[in-house]
Amino acid sequence: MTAETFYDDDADLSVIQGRKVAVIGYGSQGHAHSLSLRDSGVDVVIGLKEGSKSRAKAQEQGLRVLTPAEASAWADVIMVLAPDTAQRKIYTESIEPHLSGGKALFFGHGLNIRFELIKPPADVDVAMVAPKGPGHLVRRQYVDGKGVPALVAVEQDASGTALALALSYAKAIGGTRAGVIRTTFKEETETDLFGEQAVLCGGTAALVQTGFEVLTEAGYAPEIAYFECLHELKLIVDLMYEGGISRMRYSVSDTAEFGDYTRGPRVIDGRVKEEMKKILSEIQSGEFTRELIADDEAGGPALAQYRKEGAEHPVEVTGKKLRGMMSWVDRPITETA
Ligand SMILES: NC(=O)C1=CN([C@@H]2O[C@H](COP(=O)(O)OP(=O)(O)OC[C@H]3O[C@@H](n4cnc5c(N)ncnc54)[C@H](OP(=O)(O)O)[C@@H]3O)[C@@H](O)[C@H]2O)C=CC1
Ligand SMILES: CC[C@](O)(C(C)=O)C(=O)O
Ligand SMILES: [Mg+2]
Ligand SMILES: [Mg+2]
Repeated sequence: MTAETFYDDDADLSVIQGRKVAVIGYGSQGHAHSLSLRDSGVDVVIGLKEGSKSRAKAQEQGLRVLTPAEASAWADVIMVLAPDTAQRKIYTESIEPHLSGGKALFFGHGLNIRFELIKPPADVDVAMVAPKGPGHLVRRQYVDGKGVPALVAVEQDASGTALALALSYAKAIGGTRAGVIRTTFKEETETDLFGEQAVLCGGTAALVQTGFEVLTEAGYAPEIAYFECLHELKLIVDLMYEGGISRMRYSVSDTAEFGDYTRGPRVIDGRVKEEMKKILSEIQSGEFTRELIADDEAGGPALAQYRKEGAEHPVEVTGKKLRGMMSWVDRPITETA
């Protein structure tokens, strides 16, 4: 079944321009949404704790900053763009007391609704506008007159107009310029978690690290291993991004293409597929989310340990040195914030 897709002509910007929007959080997604909403003529405030590191940044960009509770009291559309693990507490302490009937609660990812960590009252709209890309790219594309495709979903339509409101919001951040696809909170959450764990972040990082380890343990220079297993990945992925796997195979040498067909499936084999299926069922059952929340509630010891180990991996040490030789590569991700 083809997904329902919306473009600029399907969305009315004046809907969101007629509302007061609070964006809770000013990180990767928060800064992108807020700045583009403002540039689209929307009345927007940022909700951040007193003493938040992001406060100065948002104020420097000319945005009004209140506490999450003040922002939620002021707004009639509240977009929650703080980390997923922080959202339940923010909701209970700062949003719920001000979530009167007729308001709308928006998310950039469905985890807290899908796994019932947040249960909004029946008389508010609950919707999602989830750009399919990192926040800094979302903002950069908007500024360039383009947009990153987004997903839109309505979990609760108390007003009867929640979809029109979500599409209007998506238009204000550039999403409908590229195309906004309709989904559900369940589908977005489960596929997003699967994609980032099995392929985009987890799968790719493990593939790069393992390839690097195999070459260096066999005595090859770490610098050469870095180029072969990490640096050139972008060039290969760019080709896939532009024209699919076939564009990449057309562009690389016949030798590389032959090695791709004959060796790739030996690396990503039936065992890997079985493990991916297990990962998907842990997501669907809520096991992954329980593990994530339990670690966060304990102060994040597992996350801190994984971060430390990741940063110490030899591919990172080698990469840092080599990227120093390539001034064009290390473009700071904060430059649009
Ligand atoms: N990263 C991305 O590109 C994508 C993210 N999403 C989703 O968007 C949402 C936001 O993610 P992301 O942008 O990565 O988040 P970030 O980790 O970048 O958000 C950090 C921001 O949230 C603030 N924050 C943290 N705790 C609180 C709190 N208790 N009260 C108020 N503000 C708080 C931080 O303030 P301080 O500076 O004080 O720490 C900072 O401004 C998530 O639901 C995520 O899944 C969806 C698509 C892509
Ligand atoms: C791929 C990671 C992501 O899902 C994203 C940028 O879309 C995230 O949660 O950050
Ligand atoms: Mg994602
Ligand atoms: Mg995600």
